[in-house]
Amino acid sequence: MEPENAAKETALITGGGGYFGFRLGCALYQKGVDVILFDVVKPLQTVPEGMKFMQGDVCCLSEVEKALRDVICVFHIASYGMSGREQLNRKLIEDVNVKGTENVIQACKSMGVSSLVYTSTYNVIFGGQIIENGDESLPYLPLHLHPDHYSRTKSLAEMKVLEANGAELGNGKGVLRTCALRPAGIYGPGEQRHLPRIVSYIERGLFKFVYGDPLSLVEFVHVDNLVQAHILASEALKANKKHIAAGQAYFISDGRPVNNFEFFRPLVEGLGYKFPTCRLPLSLVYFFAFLTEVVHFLVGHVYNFQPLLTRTEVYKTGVTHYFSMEKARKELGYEPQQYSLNEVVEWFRSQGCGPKPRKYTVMHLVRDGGLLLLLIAVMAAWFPSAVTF
Ligand SMILES: NC(=O)c1ccc[n+]([C@@H]2O[C@H](COP(=O)([O-])OP(=O)(O)OC[C@H]3O[C@@H](n4cnc5c(N)ncnc54)[C@H](O)[C@@H]3O)[C@@H](O)[C@H]2O)c1
Repeated sequence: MEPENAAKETALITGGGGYFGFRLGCALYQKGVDVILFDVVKPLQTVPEGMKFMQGDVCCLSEVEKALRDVICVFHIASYGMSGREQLNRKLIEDVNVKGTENVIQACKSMGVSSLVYTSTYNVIFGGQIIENGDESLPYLPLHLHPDHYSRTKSLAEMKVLEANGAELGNGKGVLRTCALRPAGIYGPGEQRHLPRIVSYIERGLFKFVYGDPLSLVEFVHVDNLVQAHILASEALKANKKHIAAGQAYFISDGRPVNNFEFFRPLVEGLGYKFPTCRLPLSLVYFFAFLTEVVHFLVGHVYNFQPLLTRTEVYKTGVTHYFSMEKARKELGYEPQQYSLNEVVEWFRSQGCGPKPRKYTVMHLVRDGGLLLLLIAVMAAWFPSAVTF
């Protein structure tokens, strides 16, 4: 985005009420861009004066078209079904991620929007197989191999966005240029999706074990590095950057592969808790997640509980997969900054998190006993298949 060139540009962010979308909106606004946050729900934070929030649904074409009047660039971030119980709502996942993306593309064409940056995910390539220093030449994971519908639909949406590159704009003013960024797991202060869930498990005493190979490596991306990448990508769709990003996908992370649990150690210890020493086999935890999903499938419509872990979450956290940042560095000029989890720890402390004096009650005894029995039952069911395997 280059607002300094004469007239101010307007960017619209679908999912602008969410964690990353809001942060991107604020950064763009500080650069002098007019920003519209488009979302079904209002942001948790107060929208700064000058920035506009528009309530709307990407599943409704007319609402998207109405919002895109006079917009130059769309950052399509809205999505559904990434984690927890949301992962199990197939219909909504498909509506938002696939139909919603088709609507955004269609609206960009009909309303003459020239740039579309799509926020994709590592998961369009990764489906539980080991990937070390992979790059963008890797093929998409075949759709039927995705164990979760979110990743499958994000993959479909990314393909549609990249296929739309070069499409004629309805107003006869050139063509649509598109690109996709594939972030690793997002973290930062105030993140709402993964970190509060992890902290709640820590606080409720449920974070009692880690799993998988201690040498397995995954990646994360600090929210502000991802903001930087999106702004650079929108610039790289322009003529003065020879549209270098047009039709392209880029992996985006902090560029520092790390063991998933070691990444969170500063958070656990920084909040004053003990880091678990018990390590379980990945296949056992995967089997447990599978059983949880089966139970959710059977009773979810009556009791929509939050599964402790889903299968996708197990391999995302326990199986090595990390990618080269070379293409993003070379073509976008992306240079990730180094961040620590200190600001995240401070944020949770400011919310009152940390150990509190608690009595060990009968309820705790019942819960811990129940968990132990459950673990024994899962191990008993898992052990024969693991031995056979
Ligand atoms: N959080 C991660 O670790 C991670 C990792 C890789 C990729 N991503 C991708 O990054 C993006 C942002 O992630 P986030 O963590 O900020 O998610 P988020 O859930 O905070 O934001 C998504 C936003 O989309 C909005 N939304 C959902 N359905 C909508 C609809 N029908 N119409 C309009 N808005 C709708 C939600 O209300 C929410 O505000 C998503 O596209 C996600 O797939 C996230």
